Amino acid sequence: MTRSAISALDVVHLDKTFDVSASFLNRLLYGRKRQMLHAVNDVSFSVPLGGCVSLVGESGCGKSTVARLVTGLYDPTAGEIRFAPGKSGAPLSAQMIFQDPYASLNPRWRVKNIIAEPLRELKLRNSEVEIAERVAELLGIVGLNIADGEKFPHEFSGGQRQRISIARALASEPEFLVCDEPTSALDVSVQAQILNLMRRLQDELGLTYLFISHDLSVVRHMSDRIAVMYLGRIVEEAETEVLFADPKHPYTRLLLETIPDVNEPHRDREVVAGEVPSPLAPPPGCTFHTRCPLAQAQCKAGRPELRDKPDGSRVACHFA
Ligand SMILES: Nc1ncnc2c1ncn2[C@@H]1O[C@H](COP(=O)(O)OP(=O)(O)OP(=O)(O)O)[C@@H](O)[C@H]1O
Repeated sequence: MTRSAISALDVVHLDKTFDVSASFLNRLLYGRKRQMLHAVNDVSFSVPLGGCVSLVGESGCGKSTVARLVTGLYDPTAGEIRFAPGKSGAPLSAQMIFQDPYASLNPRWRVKNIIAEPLRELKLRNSEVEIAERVAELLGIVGLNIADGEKFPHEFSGGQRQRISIARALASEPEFLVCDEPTSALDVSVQAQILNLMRRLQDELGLTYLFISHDLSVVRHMSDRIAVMYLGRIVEEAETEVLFADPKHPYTRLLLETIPDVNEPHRDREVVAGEVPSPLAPPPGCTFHTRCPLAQAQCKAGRPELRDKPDGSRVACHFA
């Protein structure tokens, strides 16, 4: 993994609110109020060029919304997303890899045409011969063969379909990939193969990754740094080794306790206690206090700021 002090991406005080109000008519007839959902709340982080930063948290914490903001699928409500210049001098552009490769691959197209589409759209190759050569090359890069190009997506397993999605993402020659739960629909053994492929591609092609997952064990071996999100905010961010060796936020500790133990795979691990509160009515103070084993009166009264720690981590907890 090439690590660099230069940022490929700086996300600064990013905010995204969604208007989830009832329709105008329902508001008029039934007096329903306007409701705004604060999905991403003052999120800042950087991704080093050639590195991998992961966003981790339970469903609904806002990690996919950050991914969609970074790839331009959503516009931010506030804050900035700054990409460094890429090899061409223009700002890096991000390509997204999704959780469900089947939903993101056109079922009626042969694989060779799915992978060729960005080459044609972006005019990256001049002739059909060059396009066919590049498609064959991309199939090889992700561990498929030329004959696979003649097949349709339904003829492949989930892991192979994710390889096709990766080949298509690579066709547009991105330098930055945003990977939203790319392995969570796959069996554990296949997950490892796809993660190994992604690490190899990162090294060979000098890619930079923003990785999204609900599972700390999935991102552990991919990430230089990990940011843990809870109800739209980063609650802890640290170098991967520091986060695993010395987790400081009680929420991070609870997430780590839910990782299956390889030595005792059949022992049930505790799930994080309690339900995530509704993001429409987040608790006052520290939004984690309703589930936190260490919560005191102070946690209900005031929200802890995300503070820098001497080991380079950032933590938002009154008692960290
Ligand atoms: N387009 C939208 N309109 C309204 N609310 C949305 C929209 N997209 C996301 N949300 C809400 O924003 C919050 C964060 O959602 P987001 O999908 O980013 O979380 P997540 O951590 O990625 O969860 P998951 O893993 O389930 O996708 C959730 O409460 C979700 O319901």
